[in-house]
Order: sequence, then C-alpha cells, then structure tokens
Amino acid sequence: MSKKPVRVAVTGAAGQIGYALLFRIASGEMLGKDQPVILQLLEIPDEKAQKALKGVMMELEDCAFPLLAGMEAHGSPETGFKDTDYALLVGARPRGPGMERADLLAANAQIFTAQGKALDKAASRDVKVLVVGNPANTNAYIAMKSAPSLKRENFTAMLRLDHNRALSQIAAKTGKPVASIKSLCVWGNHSPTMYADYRFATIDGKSVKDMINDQVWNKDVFLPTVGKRGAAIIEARGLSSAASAANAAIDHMRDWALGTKGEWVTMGVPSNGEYGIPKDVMFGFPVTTEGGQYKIVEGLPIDAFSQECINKTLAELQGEQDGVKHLL
Ligand SMILES: NC(=O)C1=CN([C@@H]2O[C@H](COP(=O)(O)OP(=O)(O)OC[C@H]3O[C@@H](n4cnc5c(N)ncnc54)[C@H](O)[C@@H]3O)[C@@H](O)[C@H]2O)C=CC1
Ligand SMILES: O=C([O-])CC(=O)C(=O)O
Repeated sequence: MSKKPVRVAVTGAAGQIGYALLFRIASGEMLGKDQPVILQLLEIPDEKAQKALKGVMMELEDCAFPLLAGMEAHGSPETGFKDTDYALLVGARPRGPGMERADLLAANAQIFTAQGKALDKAASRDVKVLVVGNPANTNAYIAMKSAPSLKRENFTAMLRLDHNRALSQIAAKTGKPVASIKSLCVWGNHSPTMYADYRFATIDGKSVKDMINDQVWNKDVFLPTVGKRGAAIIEARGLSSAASAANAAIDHMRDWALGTKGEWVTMGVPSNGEYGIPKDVMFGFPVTTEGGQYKIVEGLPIDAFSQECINKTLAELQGEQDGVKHLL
C-alpha cells in the first residue's frame, strides 16, 4: 500500500535556493522514493514574488512527479505552516559582496520570530524544522525560542554545507573518494569561525589526521578555505551559493528522517550542555540519526587547539544571541 503523503513547507520558494530545492523534494530525493509529499510553498505577499512562485509551481506541474500529491501557494506563515511535518526555512535576505552573514541579523531576525510563532500555532506537533536563511544558527535559535509549545530539539540549523565542503577538501587533499571519508564533523556557527574537524575522520579505517599530518595546512589552508567558501562563491558568481545549499538541505533532512546507519553527519542543534556548550545554543555538532531522531556524538576528546576554535565560534554565537535578546 502506498504511504500517506507528508506535508513539506518551504519558505523563499521562488528564490534561488528554492529553485534548486523544490524539484528534488518532489522527486523523492529528500524523504524517499516511496514517500508522497504535499508542498506548502511560502513567499512574501508581494505581487511579483507570488507571480514568480506561480511560475515555479507551473514547472513543478510540468515535471509530472508521481510523488507530488499536492501543492499550495501561501503568502502568510500561519496558513503556509498548517499541519506541516517538515519546514525548510530558506526565505531571507542573502548577503552580497563584502558582507558577513551576521550583517543580516537585523534584516532577518524578525522573519524568524514571526515564523517561529506561526509554527507554534499551526504546524504538526512533531514538525522537523531546518533553518537555511542566514545567519542560520541564530535564526534557528530565534524560531525555537518563538515556538515554546514545540519540542526544542525539532529546530535545527544548516551546517551541512560546511560539512560537505570539508569532505570535498579532504578528498582533494588525500586523493581519496568523498564517499570513503567517515567521521568528519564541523563544530559551531555557520560562519568563518566554524571549526571543521578531521581529527576523528577515517578513510578505509585509517586516520585522516595521520594521512595528512600537516597542522599548518589544517590551520592556514583547510580551515580558511572551508570557512570562507561562501564568500568565495559570492565573489565568483556574484550571487550566494544556491545549488550546493539546496543539496545540503536535502542531505540534512534526508539523514534526519531516514537515518545515517551509525555514520556521523553535522547538524546545528540546540545544545543540552554537551562539550560545555550552554543549553539552547544552536551549535554544529557531530550527530548520528535513527528513527527520525538525532543524537549528539558525545565523549570525544577536545585538545587545546580544538578548544580554542570551539571557544571562538561559541563566543560569536553568544554575541549574536545577545543581539536578538530584545526580540524574544
Ligand atoms: N545555511 C547555509 O548554508 C546557506 C544559507 N543561505 C541563505 O539562504 C537564504 C536564501 O538564499 P537565496 O535563495 O539565495 O535568496 P533569494 O533572495 O534568491 O531568495 C530568497 C527568497 O525568500 C523570499 N522571502 C524573503 N522573506 C520571506 C519571508 N518572510 N517569507 C517567505 N519568503 C520570504 C524572497 O522573496 C525570495 O524569493 C539567504 O539568507 C542566504 O544567505 C544561502 C546559502 C547557504
Ligand atoms: O555565504 C553566504 O552568504 C551563503 C552561505 O551561507 C554559504 O554559501 O555558506
């Protein structure tokens, strides 16, 4: 018997990430090739944006996706999030050349307060929320704090793009396939302070740290390359990453919903105090997932260099949190 459709809300549905994301959700790449979906597409209540959204929906129709069980256009989060099982909060202003993601805080924080409140009122009680819009960690924190009747652990931020970028850099450095790299993680904020950590990573059972054996490369090449990759793409494309961001969103939700079979992935999730990160800080951690739940990988040794990196990204996140206190 075929499965009951699930509801997937996507904000910023007519934006550039939306255009790279919706077709893959509708084709079953996110929730499985046997899972029908109803798309609840949200855009600002502006004639031009709603018209563009209609155009995207016409294209979705023209794909005749067998798993696309329904599609709705919305201009308000209260209707857009009604009964939704999954919410991908993408819609926000992207940064341009010369900006840091934190510069978007003021512009985007109000969006996530309103959307958190709307999720609280309207969404399924088990809704799984992924925040993509920048600054992603703090926006996810705002949404979580604005939705007190929903489970805090169901709010997450996207660190998966940083994780995937780190995987590709390690693959290039070692000359090994991406798929052979296990147990990599990225700690902290989706910003240049994030700490991509390959100390525990292995390839065919061998330590990646020992294979590379070059702390200068780690500090002076690897970490800045991964941390500043978003800016490098803006510089090259004149626009921020969209296809790779959509791909990371698919990876994040797929792994959360369908499980990682013991493999580590990185998710931005509210801390419960793990590794000394204060409760509720939305922090990139290594996780494994099973049965629709994620679990932070605990008990990893943190050396002096790693602690310094973790402290730096934590301080930045706490500064962002302080900056939005008045909204919560
Ligand atoms: N976490 C991550 O790894 C990444 C995050 N991003 C962030 O994703 C966000 C979206 O990026 P793009 O799609 O490239 O931007 P875009 O400007 O192409 O699209 C954003 C869309 O969101 C809509 N929007 C704005 N406010 C909204 C609201 N309150 N409700 C519903 N829709 C709303 C806009 O009308 C627009 O169509 C930006 O904040 C960007 O910085 C981008 C790449 C990676
Ligand atoms: O850099 C940006 O503004 C977009 C983004 O988050 C990324 O590509 O990592």
